[in-house]
Amino acid sequence: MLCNYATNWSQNTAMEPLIDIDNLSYAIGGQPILHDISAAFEPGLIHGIIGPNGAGKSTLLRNLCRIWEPAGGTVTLNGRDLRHIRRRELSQMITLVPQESRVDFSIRVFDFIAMGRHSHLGRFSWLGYHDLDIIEQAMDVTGTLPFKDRVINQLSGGESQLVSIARALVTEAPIILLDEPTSSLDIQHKLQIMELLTRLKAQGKTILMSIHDLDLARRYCDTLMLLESGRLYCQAPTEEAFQTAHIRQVFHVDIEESETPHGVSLLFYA
Ligand SMILES: Nc1ncnc2c1ncn2[C@@H]1O[C@H](COP(=O)(O)OP(=O)(O)OP(=O)(O)O)[C@@H](O)[C@H]1O
Repeated sequence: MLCNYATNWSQNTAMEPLIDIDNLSYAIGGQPILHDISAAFEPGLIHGIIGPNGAGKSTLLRNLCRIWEPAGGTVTLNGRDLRHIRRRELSQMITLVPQESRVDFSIRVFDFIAMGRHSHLGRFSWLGYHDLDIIEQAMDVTGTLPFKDRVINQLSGGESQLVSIARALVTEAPIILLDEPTSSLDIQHKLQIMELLTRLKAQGKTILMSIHDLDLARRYCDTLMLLESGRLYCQAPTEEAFQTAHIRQVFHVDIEESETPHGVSLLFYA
């Protein structure tokens, strides 16, 4: 079932979509995973993608940066068909922080993050002062400076997640896709990353992220896309999308909201 604003809410807003998905479908080994998804993402906002395990959130993100090629439909970035953008240019436009951020090979954290500058370097050129500045800033805002000389496959899951985010930042891509960026993080780091994403939004970045934590999604995302079994259930501004009926339909749980005497809103699930 599709809720009302699934296809037309963004057409009623002032901004032009930066990412436009038209009838996107994707299959693995003949098995359909995404079904005719149409959606639009406006620039300079945080867009959350929520849905149960297996709903297709990671698959959608991989289709948006051409790690996987759609079986049908089109994705456009600023009106340009994704298939017609060269890989090198695409990697300067859009970057993905994957869900599994552990790395199997042994490489120094600094060198791994520096690999994010690759698309900005000439074939035989090495990092210049400007690149080093960007890398240092990315490590600073993600809190990864203290382990820059450690070997990456010896980091904890949460530390690796922060390193992956730093690597995405050094690409300077205006569109950042994140696949459950807070899943391995403790509560302090979760909040730090969400605040960092909010600052990046203020600098003009467009952020799309899949997220399981509905409380964080509601607090930090400007729009929410609800996926259910590979289909779009709803895409709308967060306060419209985050309704009891929609959450019940997609997650099969009831939510209740309560406010503490200090004005903090809490969610309860039943
Ligand atoms: N490489 C693969 N081969 C076969 N099926 C796959 C593969 N990758 C994903 N799938 C299937 O595609 C569907 C969507 O998976 P996807 O990882 O996109 O879901 P998700 O919403 O991100 O899930 P989660 O919240 O658990 O991370 C699932 O049914 C999954 O089993």
